[in-house]
Amino acid sequence: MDEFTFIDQIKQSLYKQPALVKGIGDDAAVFRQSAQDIVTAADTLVEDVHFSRALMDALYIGYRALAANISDIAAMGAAPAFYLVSIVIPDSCSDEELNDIYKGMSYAASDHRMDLIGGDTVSGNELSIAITVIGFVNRKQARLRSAAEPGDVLFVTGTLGDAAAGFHILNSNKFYKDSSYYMDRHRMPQIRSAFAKQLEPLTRVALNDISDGLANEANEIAEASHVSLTIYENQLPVRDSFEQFSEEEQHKWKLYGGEDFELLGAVPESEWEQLKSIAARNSTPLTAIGYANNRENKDHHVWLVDDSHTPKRLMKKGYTHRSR
Ligand SMILES: Nc1ncnc2c1ncn2[C@@H]1O[C@H](COP(=O)(O)OP(=O)(O)OP(=O)(O)O)[C@@H](O)[C@H]1O
Ligand SMILES: Cc1ncc(C[n+]2csc(CCOP(=O)(O)O)c2C)c(N)n1
Ligand SMILES: [Mg+2]
Ligand SMILES: [Mg+2]
Ligand SMILES: [Mg+2]
Repeated sequence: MDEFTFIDQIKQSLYKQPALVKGIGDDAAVFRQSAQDIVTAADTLVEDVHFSRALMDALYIGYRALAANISDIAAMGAAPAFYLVSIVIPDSCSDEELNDIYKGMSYAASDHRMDLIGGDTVSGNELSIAITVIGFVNRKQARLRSAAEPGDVLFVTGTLGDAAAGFHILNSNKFYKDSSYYMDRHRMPQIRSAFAKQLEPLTRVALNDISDGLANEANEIAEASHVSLTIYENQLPVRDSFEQFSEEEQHKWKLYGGEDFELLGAVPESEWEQLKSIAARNSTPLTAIGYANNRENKDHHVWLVDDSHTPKRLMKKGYTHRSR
């Protein structure tokens, strides 16, 4: 299939977003927005770094690629609206696989009412999917990592370590309980977009999505907000069947696994009850895992309290590119 036939094929016949003026089909897309702030992010997924075609069908690859991007928009408290996809296609990728990647993305897009408004198609040696996402948030309401303050309650949505467990299961031929749940958490992450958008009434919330693991993301909040954080290891939410994995695996996956795309945040203690009711309305599991320390603690570190009750530093460690 040539480039032009392909573009015609992936082009939406109907667009959902009222802000769109021109979608696919010209030199660039146009949208108009005057009332809200525009939020944009980009993430690239590369074969054998972020996914393996041997382990995962093309539909999942597409779904996951867009989901990872939507997660950054959710982590800003914004509503996703548009996406652009630049894809590098190797000869080994069939037309059917390519269509399935786009189909997977369109499933994630319909879950979040998003329109595909552009991109680029290039032949190359390695399958690589670079996505740009655009969303909207009420003026000055973007939820920054730098918003945490001493005394805040630290929370996470959902359960931790599931995606890493799923990736482990996909790579193994052993029997595991609940395996399709874990594999789906890796292949089709469900983004907490509706929940994030409904945090609008809160006066202040620091948010970060967990793409690189709790340890990394918590350190990012600590550094950006100039606070130190305390996390209780025994309060970290995990799936019941998570106990089937070794202690070492559990520890590693829930703290450093990443790709759960859950939200980590900090809110004033006075707004914790309100946050709980927003989560309940959205059927979003919510757990308090610690707090932002008082100002006397002048470092900007993250402290992990385990059963020995002695805080140990939780280092900014996880999946980091170029340092392996
Ligand atoms: N190559 C780059 N050029 C310009 N800005 C970049 C580049 N890589 C990252 N950034 C910027 O650095 C900041 C942090 O990006 P980072 O990719 O670490 O966050 P993230 O997308 O939330 O995490 P992850 O990629 O693990 O999902 C963002 O503002 C991002 O736009
Ligand atoms: C084939 C394969 N190998 C390893 C992993 C694990 N992995 C890749 S990137 C990443 C963190 C986020 O990256 P980024 O910072 O680019 O968003 C993790 C945990 C995977 N998913 N697939
Ligand atoms: Mg990124
Ligand atoms: Mg992020
Ligand atoms: Mg990201």
